[in-house]
Amino acid sequence: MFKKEKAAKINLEDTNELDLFEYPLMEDFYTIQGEGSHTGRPAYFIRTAGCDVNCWWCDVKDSWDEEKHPRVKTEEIVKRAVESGAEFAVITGGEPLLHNLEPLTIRLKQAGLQTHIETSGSSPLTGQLDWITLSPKRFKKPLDEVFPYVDELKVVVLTNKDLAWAEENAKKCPSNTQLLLQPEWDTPKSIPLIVEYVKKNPQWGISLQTHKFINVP
Ligand SMILES: C[S@@+](CC[C@H](N)C(=O)[O-])C[C@H]1O[C@@H](n2cnc3c(N)ncnc32)[C@H](O)[C@@H]1O
Ligand SMILES: Nc1nc2[nH]cc(C(=O)O)c2c(=O)[nH]1
Ligand code: SF4
Ligand SMILES: [Mg+2]
Repeated sequence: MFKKEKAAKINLEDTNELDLFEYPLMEDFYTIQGEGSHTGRPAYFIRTAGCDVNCWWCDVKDSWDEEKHPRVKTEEIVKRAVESGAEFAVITGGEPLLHNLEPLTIRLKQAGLQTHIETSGSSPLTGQLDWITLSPKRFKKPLDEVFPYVDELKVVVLTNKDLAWAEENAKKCPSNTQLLLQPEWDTPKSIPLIVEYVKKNPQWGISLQTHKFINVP
């Protein structure tokens, strides 16, 4: 678990200050985790706005411009997550590490939810994170300081070049990291490539965007 408690300018002992801290929020919703090792488990998704990575195939480009989305207080987000009945929250985006995740993750954990993150790792880690999914992008590479904390490496694959990129990143992760290749949704020709690759390299598995098959958010 990653835990950082040296927040700039926020008094982490002051519950009121944490509750009033705001995030640009595109959406939040209770759904089923569709990707990665926790696929199939119900989870409360918190999608922050703002991303500076600009993957051309990104499936949530509306999240990129944080000015287009309202700022919402931590207490409001946590209240909705708790009311959902979820056991864990997935903080995603956009790129969630553009924001200081300490207030949100501290309050989620105090309310009894586990905290997961989906990140490109291209900005510094913050917050108290029980599960870190790193999806590295060549467009803005992960910071070296992120790798020691990665629980799951999930690389989006379009071509052979992405398999080489996946191996390059896997070398930097702890030995017990779950290694997953995820086909880019609109590139079905990547599927046979991935299938053959994991058969030859069984330390890797496949992650599918299963929520898109069952039509849940
Ligand atoms: C939208 S991103 C947000 C979190 C963070 N910015 C990141 O990239 O990890 C959530 C996950 O969706 C993956 N993803 C985005 N667009 C995709 C696509 N077209 N096909 C497959 N996976 C995609 C990302 O790689 C990431 O693992
Ligand atoms: N159901 C569902 N599972 C997901 N896993 C990662 C997602 C993301 O956009 O970060 C995602 C998402 O958008 N929906
Ligand atoms: S880093 Fe994530 S949110 Fe940003 S463009 Fe890439 S896939 Fe989309
Ligand atoms: Mg998604």
